[in-house]
Amino acid sequence: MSAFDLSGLTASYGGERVIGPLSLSVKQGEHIALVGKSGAGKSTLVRLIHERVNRDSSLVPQELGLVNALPVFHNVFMGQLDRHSVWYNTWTLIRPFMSDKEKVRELLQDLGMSEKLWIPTLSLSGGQRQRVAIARALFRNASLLLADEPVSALDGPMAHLVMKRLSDGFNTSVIALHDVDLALSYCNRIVGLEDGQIALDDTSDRLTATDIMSLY
Ligand SMILES: Nc1ncnc2c1ncn2[C@@H]1O[C@H](COP(=O)(O)OP(=O)(O)OP(=O)(O)O)[C@@H](O)[C@H]1O
Repeated sequence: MSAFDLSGLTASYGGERVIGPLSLSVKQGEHIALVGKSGAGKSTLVRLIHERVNRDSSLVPQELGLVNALPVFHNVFMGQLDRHSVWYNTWTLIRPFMSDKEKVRELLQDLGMSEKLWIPTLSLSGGQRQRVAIARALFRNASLLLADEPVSALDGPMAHLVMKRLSDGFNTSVIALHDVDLALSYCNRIVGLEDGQIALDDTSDRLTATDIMSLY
């Protein structure tokens, strides 16, 4: 069964084509690493996929999209804003419900930062901010994860912990990753982009780091 099946994907900036036209069919259970050198089109492709599947996905954009003045709790809660009434969301801004607080605290604990629950995201480090965006995606609890370099600001052990949590937490994922070892360890399919076209598409168990490095 397909998680999504997209064709005719294209993107241009200032009249210059940077993606496609290309097609991408993703089956449930596939965890895809999007790889390729800087400028190959990975972020643009993640954005295009999100535009097409939108509400059915959890998104971790490269720029994170956090509201700096709000505490970590509220930034994570935003993952479910469209699932609740205006009344529920407004009340949560003032006095969050115990069940939501517990769920968010548990997610943050998994990501090694439960003590930051009520800290404004403005005062967090880059790696902590990245984990808030990841917690927001996990809290959304969609079956499909779309993520753009979600562990780029994390140290080695934390990057592994987060990649494991993401592969356990989502049935299907498409993750732009520049770390080839993480791609091979946590994703079961590798899609390589070159100048906005798919130049490599195979299962991880049939690829080595050297095969992937040929794209760079
Ligand atoms: N806002 C923009 N305006 C003009 N050109 C853009 C814009 N965003 C991206 N591009 C161009 O589109 C192409 C693909 O960019 P994209 O960010 O998708 O690549 P990427 O593979 O994600 O790169 P990186 O690994 O550096 O994040 C590049 O040539 C880039 O210069």
